Amino acid sequence: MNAPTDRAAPAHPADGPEQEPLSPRDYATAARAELDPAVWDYIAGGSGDEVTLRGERAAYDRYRLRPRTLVDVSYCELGTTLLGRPVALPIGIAPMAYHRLVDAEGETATVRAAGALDALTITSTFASRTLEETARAASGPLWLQLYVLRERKVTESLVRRAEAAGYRALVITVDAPRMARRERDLRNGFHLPSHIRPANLDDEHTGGLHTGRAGGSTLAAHADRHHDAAFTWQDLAWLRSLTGLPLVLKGVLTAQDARQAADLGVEGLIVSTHGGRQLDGAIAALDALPEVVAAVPDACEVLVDGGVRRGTDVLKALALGARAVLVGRPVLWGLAVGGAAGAERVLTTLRDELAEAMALTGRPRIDTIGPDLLHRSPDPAYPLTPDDRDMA
Ligand SMILES: Cc1cc2nc3c(=O)[nH]c(=O)nc-3n(C[C@H](O)[C@H](O)[C@H](O)COP(=O)(O)O)c2cc1C
Ligand SMILES: CC(C)CC(=O)C(=O)O
Repeated sequence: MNAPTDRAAPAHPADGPEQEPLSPRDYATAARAELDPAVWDYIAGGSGDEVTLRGERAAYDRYRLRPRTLVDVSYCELGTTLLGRPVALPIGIAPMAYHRLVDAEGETATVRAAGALDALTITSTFASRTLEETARAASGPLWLQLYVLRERKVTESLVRRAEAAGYRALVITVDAPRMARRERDLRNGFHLPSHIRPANLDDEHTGGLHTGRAGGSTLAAHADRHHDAAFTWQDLAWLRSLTGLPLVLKGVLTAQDARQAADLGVEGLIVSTHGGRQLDGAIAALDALPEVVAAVPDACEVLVDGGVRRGTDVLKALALGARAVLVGRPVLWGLAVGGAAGAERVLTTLRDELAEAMALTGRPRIDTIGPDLLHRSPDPAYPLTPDDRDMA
């Protein structure tokens, strides 16, 4: 037996910055220490009382796993396809605005991180790098998220640029006809620093984002000016006729909307509450997932996002019928702490945890993961820690 050494037990990562973060939550702790508190709040926060924000995590914790044993799990295959294209893992990056708030390089660093794992990236309309710059830095699959703006010619031009730059799908966000009240941002008078702008839009559409005032968020004011709150299913048909790229709707939470989308030929859905940032009180995305999956034909692929922080969360979402999950905030935490390498470490951790969870539940391939894996516990979700308030 080895003699005990006099080395101290490793400190909890939260105890000192010198400790390498292990989990996405460790990255949250380290990112929080690095970031301007108003930027932290913009990223971490939700709308209203943040009921849905907390609910996203609680939904995962209510499910427990029913492992099978004595299965050959010496190799677990994580690969799958998304819209017909192979990806190495069922974990992608959710669209998020302004990555340069946390890293000087921004979206091009994020997409390099995803490329290292051959994972999907969805880049935001409100990216702080142009969609062309991001495409040039990408080696994995890339989709563009679109906010439909009042001026249709701006949307049309973004569609054409996405086609020319090699994007493989358009993700239309449908849960934000206006931006919900996010009280952290209102209190902080949140605004963009002068060196960051929505790089995909011209000057005519970027005014007013940089001068803050207490009690207001310039992002919310900007969204009110430019998001088209009159966009409807009829207009979606217009978008459908505009491009041959596959369309994916993000922010669908009901079977009715899912069916209507599939009837219009939409190829994919992202079940999402926008990470608890839009309708407060909305059902958790994980809880809406089964009804959405049941409502659409297999050809319409269903993804889910919100609150995915562990490999076992990915497993639970796949067991409820998701083709893949998207991860938002953890990627920004990794980016804030270590740039592209930090974001890559966060994704790698989630991938490795998923492989471990598949091995320990006796599910060596994605197609062996089904609802029999889950037990919905009658217990309440575990008590939330203060960090869980920020979905860390
Ligand atoms: C800082 C931030 C910015 C976001 N910006 C966008 C956006 O531009 N477009 C969009 O469709 N969703 C946006 N979202 C929502 C994410 O795509 C995603 O739905 C959510 O973050 C997933 O939850 P998670 O952060 O718990 O993983 C944003 C989320 C955050 C945290
Ligand atoms: C600029 C915002 C509209 C981006 C967004 O969707 C968000 O902050 O949740």
